[in-house]
Amino acid sequence: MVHYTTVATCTLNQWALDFEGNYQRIRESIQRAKAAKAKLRIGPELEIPGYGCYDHFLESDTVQHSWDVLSRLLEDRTLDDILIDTGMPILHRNTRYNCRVLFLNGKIILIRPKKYLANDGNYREHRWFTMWCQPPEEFPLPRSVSRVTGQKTVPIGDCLVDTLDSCIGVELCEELFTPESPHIAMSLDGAEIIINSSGSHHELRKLRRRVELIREATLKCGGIYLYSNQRGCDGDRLYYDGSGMVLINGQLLAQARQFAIEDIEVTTATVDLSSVRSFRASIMSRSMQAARGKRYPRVRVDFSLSAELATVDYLGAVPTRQMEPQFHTPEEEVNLGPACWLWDYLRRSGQGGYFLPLSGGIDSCATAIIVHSMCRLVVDACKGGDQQAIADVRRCTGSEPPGTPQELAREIFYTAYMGTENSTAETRARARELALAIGSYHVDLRIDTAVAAIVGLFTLLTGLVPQYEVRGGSSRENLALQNIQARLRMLLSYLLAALLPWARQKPKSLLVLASANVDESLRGYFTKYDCSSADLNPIGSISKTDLRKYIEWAGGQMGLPTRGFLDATPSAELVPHAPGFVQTDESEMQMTYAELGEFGRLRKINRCGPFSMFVKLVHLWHKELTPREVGDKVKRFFFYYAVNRHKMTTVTPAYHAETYSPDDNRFDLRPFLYNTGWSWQFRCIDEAVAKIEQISTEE
Ligand SMILES: Nc1ncnc2c1ncn2[C@@H]1O[C@H](COP(=O)(O)OP(=O)(O)OC[C@H]2O[C@@H]([n+]3cccc(C(=O)O)c3)[C@H](O)[C@@H]2O)[C@@H](O)[C@H]1O
Ligand SMILES: Nc1ncnc2c1ncn2[C@@H]1O[C@H](COP(=O)(O)OP(=O)(O)OP(=O)(O)O)[C@@H](O)[C@H]1O
Ligand SMILES: NC(=O)CC[C@H](N)C(=O)O
Repeated sequence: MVHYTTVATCTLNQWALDFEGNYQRIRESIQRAKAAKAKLRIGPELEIPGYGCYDHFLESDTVQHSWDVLSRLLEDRTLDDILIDTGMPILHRNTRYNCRVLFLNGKIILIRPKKYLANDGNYREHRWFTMWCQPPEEFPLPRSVSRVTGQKTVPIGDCLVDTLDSCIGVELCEELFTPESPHIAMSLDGAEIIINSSGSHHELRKLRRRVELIREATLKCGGIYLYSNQRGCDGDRLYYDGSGMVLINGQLLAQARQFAIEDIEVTTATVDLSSVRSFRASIMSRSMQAARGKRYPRVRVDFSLSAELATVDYLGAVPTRQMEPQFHTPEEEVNLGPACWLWDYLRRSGQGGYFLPLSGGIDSCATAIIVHSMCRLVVDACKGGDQQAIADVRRCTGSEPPGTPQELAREIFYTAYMGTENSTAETRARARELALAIGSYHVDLRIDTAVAAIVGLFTLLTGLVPQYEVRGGSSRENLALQNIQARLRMLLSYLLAALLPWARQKPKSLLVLASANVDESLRGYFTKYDCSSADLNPIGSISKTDLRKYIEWAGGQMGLPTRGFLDATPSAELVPHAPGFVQTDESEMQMTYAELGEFGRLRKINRCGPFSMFVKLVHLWHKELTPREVGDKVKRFFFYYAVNRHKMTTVTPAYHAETYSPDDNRFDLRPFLYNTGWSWQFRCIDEAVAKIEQISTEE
């Protein structure tokens, strides 16, 4: 026996508080699901207002406008004959919940509030929502909605939905990640289809975890699992990475793309409900648990997801075949995630393109390649007939979409090499060669006159002429002279971003890109308010090591000239060359990028303070370093980290890609006035070193 039904999971590029656009995308996705003959459609978490509204969730307007959008969907009879699941905030008895609303043929069937809220890392749902912990009750509808549906009240709570032929359970994003996930009890009580709507943002390698969790869930419990996620930048540092899925009994049937320019993607699969029954009933241990399991309250709807047996079109209905999950390599993720985020930001900001100070070093090289990747995606989308992308390009450039990424870059991507007397011909040539390969509008200028003017002003004021250390100056003079060059580049970047398009008679100005990476941010090895200060930074949560791997990959995959960048020793090129002296990042930082990567991971991911970091590294590095050397390195790291933490409070908003991100504004909340002596903590390290040394001399 077969009971085929087609189900649809929708991946939407929602934008926080864009009720008009969000409504249009939801409606269009339902229409497309219907056109694919789906009987059940799900969409992302809080898709009506957009997931990333943050404190706007506290405003009654957000709840009110969400009801308005829902009413428009409910009164639209072209959306009949498909069971629809959507998401919005709802105020019940003066308490706000993050809810799913299930409706069919203009009537609300169930409001299912989230039970376990996401509250770690970037998530702060507890700030705006309360977890649902009551048995189901009646929810009195606002009068404006009542007038549309003819219902006075609807059920609110944790219920299953019984159709005439199956049973649906709702699990809400974080609930899947918890040890006591609702899908277990729901499936033991006969929920054959579990629907999960998510607002889940991208982190490198995170998709594997989602797939594992869902596969494990349906492998153990049996059943159909429908997962939906938002996709795109909805107004913040996060990129929601789609990947809607349909699984049955541990097998993946369909998967939406993780990264794409497209605003709407509807992924459908035709599943056989009877294969869930047969799978479950064949596992006797499961059946025993099911027989004595929890009984859920149910709401019943007079609707079938599948055709009656007698009317099944055996040849017409084709069940979807199993497929392998599609995963990108981390390098591909770096290439695609920030690129899509940059495109959303650009088209939504209404600006004319991006400006990047291109130094000939690894970080700005990686940033430029990400913009190139964005151009590739946009050109491909336009060629594929994506009307939204075509309209966005027209709005951004004032002309028709060009045929190659380089042609598009010529319109929307500007790069500048800003050399001084301390720059080298090598970095200058590398910047020019890369710009040529990706097609950016590149300018090459010397800023020595501007540097001399600023120093001259200081001399006029004080009568003193500061000197570089290699020319006999103090370290304070040396630092100040470097910082003038770095900060001037920032000033000039904003000037060029505002006026270069004007000089080319282009209609709009540019957004300025920064390219500081995680390691230099953690160590504070950059000048506050230099080119690290900009409008956006696509690589701010990625480490130098990962960026090196990325540009190596990009060189091979996209044929870009990155070899020279990889072979060069990173240097700020801010001080004059002198016999026997070369300025290099690692010697100035007094630690290597590899060590910084280790410190960064231990500090954030392993939640280590100075002492526990020392204890971990004594073991990890015991082959290369003595305990005393490890202690010194850890102390040096924490000293510089603490001295420079204030720089993270003003750091440019960066794409969140990694769990070791030091972003002070949303993700890594820390003080920025530290006692940099860490006297108690460092004493513990010193005592431990002394103890270890004593033991080893005794042995
Ligand atoms: N707790 C605190 N809260 C708020 N502000 C604090 C502060 N402590 C110092 N400050 C202030 O911070 C400012 C000092 O910071 P800043 O002006 O950035 O200067 P600073 O950190 O002293 O120097 C810049 C650092 O970046 C390195 N650098 C320079 C240029 C390029 C590169 C590269 O990436 O290759 C690296 C350079 O070697 C040096 O280590 C001062 O105004 C100071 O008063
Ligand atoms: N000569 C230059 N021309 C243009 N921009 C520059 C130049 N030197 C530095 N910058 C800008 O300032 C930023 C910080 O400079 P810094 O010397 O610290 O480089 P970095 O952080 O090692 O990055 P990169 O690897 O891109 O050189 C660079 O990423 C770049 O955007
Ligand atoms: N919105 C949510 O509940 C998301 C939480 C979940 N841990 C995730 O990262 O995907």
